[in-house]
Amino acid sequence: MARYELVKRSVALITLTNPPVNSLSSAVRHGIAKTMDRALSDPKVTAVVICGENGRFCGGADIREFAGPLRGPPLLPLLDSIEAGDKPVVAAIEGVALGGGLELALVCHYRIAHSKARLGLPEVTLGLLPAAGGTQRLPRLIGIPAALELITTGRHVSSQEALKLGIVDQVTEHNACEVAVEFALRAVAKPLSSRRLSALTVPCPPDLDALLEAVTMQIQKKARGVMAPLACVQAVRAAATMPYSQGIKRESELMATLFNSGQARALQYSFFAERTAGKWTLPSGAQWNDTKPREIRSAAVIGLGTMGRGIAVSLARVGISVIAVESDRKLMESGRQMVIGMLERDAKRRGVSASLNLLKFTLSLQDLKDVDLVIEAVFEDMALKKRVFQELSKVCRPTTLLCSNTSGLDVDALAGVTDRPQLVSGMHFFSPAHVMKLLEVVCGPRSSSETIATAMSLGKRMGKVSVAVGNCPGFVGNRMLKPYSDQATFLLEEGATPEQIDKVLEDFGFAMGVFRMSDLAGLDVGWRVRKESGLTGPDVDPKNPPRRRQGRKYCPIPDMVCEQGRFGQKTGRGWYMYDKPGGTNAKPDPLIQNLLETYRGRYGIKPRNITEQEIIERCLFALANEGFRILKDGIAAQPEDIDVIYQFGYGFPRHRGGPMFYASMVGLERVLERLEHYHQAHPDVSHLEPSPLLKKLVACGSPPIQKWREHIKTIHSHL
Ligand SMILES: CCC/C=C/C(=O)SCCNC(=O)CCNC(=O)[C@H](O)C(C)(C)COP(=O)([O-])OP(=O)([O-])OC[C@H]1O[C@@H](n2cnc3c(N)ncnc32)[C@H](O)[C@@H]1OP(=O)([O-])[O-]
Repeated sequence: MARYELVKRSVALITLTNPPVNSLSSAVRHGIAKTMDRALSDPKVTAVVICGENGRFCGGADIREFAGPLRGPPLLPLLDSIEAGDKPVVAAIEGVALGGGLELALVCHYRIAHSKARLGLPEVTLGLLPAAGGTQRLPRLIGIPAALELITTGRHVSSQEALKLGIVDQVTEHNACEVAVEFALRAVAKPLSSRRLSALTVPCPPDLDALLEAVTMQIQKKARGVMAPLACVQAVRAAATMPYSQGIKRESELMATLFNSGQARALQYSFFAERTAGKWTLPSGAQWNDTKPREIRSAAVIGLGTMGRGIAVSLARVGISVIAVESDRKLMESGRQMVIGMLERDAKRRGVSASLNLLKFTLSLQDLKDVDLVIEAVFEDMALKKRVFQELSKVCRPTTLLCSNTSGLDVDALAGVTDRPQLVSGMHFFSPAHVMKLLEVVCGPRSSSETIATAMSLGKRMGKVSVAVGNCPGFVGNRMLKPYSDQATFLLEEGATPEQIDKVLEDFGFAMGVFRMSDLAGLDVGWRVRKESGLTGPDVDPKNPPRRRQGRKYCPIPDMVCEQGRFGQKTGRGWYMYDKPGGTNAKPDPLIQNLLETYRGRYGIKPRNITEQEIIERCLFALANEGFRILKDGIAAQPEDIDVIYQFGYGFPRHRGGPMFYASMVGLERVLERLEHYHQAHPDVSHLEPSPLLKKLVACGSPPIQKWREHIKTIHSHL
């Protein structure tokens, strides 16, 4: 796992060989220990270079090993011994030096980086801290403020920035290994004492306490309830205030508290879930690694509303030429201005030039005959979408892929009106589409594997986390949202307020509570859908019992809010009030309080005190319960897909892992017991009835989440 060669007669070249990222598994650590011993004891060797195979220095500790007992030599003493050695050691950094990989580079006496390399200490994103001396050595090398920023955010830096910060000694365009060998030969005669970072004193800023306090406050605001960044601040404080030997002890103590925490488990699960989610399989057996996606050079976007504009920007900024279609000249012109403005601002932020020449705007679908792929983003109206797909089927060449950005309509019904159902899929973006990272790729029963591969790979190219999902109303994300938001509105009836529910959910870690999120998204969209499905509005039979629709319990409060013209932030009023239309500063509104009181009075509901626990359990267990149904129905292939969708599309806190991981952490038995309890109290709320899969998993002894797939056995997968 570490190869040893003698080059230039006196340089020991140690190459880490653990593809794909040369992580520091026990075998690699063992290999480093063995080869370093050999280099230090061989009198012919005057210097050492450490590099990684396949142009990747090292991606850090092997995260998969964290789940088991420690095997092989521990990293910290191994690294200390490299630094203490009496022969110069040079790190040749190509690709990445991350986490333990950068800590390995920091104990080398010199660091040479290739110009395309990236460096960083991302442990914080895994719920940990750089506990192989990183929190103590980096501040000694680059000072407290810069080290604090890198360690608490986990940000990767380019080799150019690393040079400016002083992390590396040289950046090269050439083979970093060869440059490092030459460098090592020149370093032989030089003293090493000033190159041992642990022996340096920390350049301490005079306002240390104020700095640490400011960073702590920033973290508490941005990453509420997350432990690791705060532990990182404490470890850096130790570097500033203690000698190395004590600082390193503090680092270990802090790591011990993090290592076995639920947050670390959730964040590490999330790391792998994100990677697993891209690996789709269809019922035909076709899968991600055996289906070649088509290359997309040109695309069209139909509709320049909020979604269409964001999609056009996402495509153009990765070099795809885009034809944007509107039905009306005025809308097209305002869309054009907005798309150009968004692209220019985006390019300025990234320090590149805006790719405006890739954009074309038109009023005619006829202009789309030569594009490779179309994304329809018109109003959420099936009849309208069908007309668009029929028209596309006539004008586009027979090989053009036709995708819909529908957020929940039947993709197969759209495929059915075209001459190429196998080339139709859903590409459900999240608003604003140029910012939000999630893309649900909806597989219709007739979508070909090439169509899915192309949509998934296009999503990746646009920087999205793409997840393949089956075709059912609402797909995965919006289907699960319904029971979650229904529970929140039922809780309003029973005595809660929007701000109370939001606070509980935000304290749990959600970016926004359910009511603030609805105000941001716009309340009128759901209202229109409810009217169309006959749940509210003039078509509802007056003989219908109050608070019941279509045989189920129904809460009309959201409709009553909309009837008052309160559509959320855009109208300056919704579940909250805002300073002005478009304002973002949400304040509780006494009118909503009055509305709730009048409503409860009308139906004789005696408000009761609702606890934080009940809010969490009813909202989140109902959410996960629907997730179990989705797994059973074969709409999502694995729990990881659901969790990734909720993290990237709905603001579910990453340090809780996602609704399914959260359920597994709470304990499936407990989730089942609480759902049974709430369903007994509300027998007319079907979402609270425990799903058969949940019951089955509990009956099988609540296996860990990675094993759930073995119990799902979907007869007819929709994926
Ligand atoms: C005391 C200890 C203190 C030290 C702590 C640490 O170092 S904590 C660690 C700090 N380090 C980090 O946080 C870095 C984490 N890694 C990354 O950020 C990225 O993987 C990358 C930038 C290195 C490469 O990006 P890319 O888009 O080119 O590739 P990709 O992302 O698709 O990965 C390819 C495959 O490698 C797998 N895998 C990757 N890394 C690890 C690992 N460390 N371990 C195990 N496996 C790892 C990954 O799961 C995937 O497997 P699959 O699905 O094929 O079975």
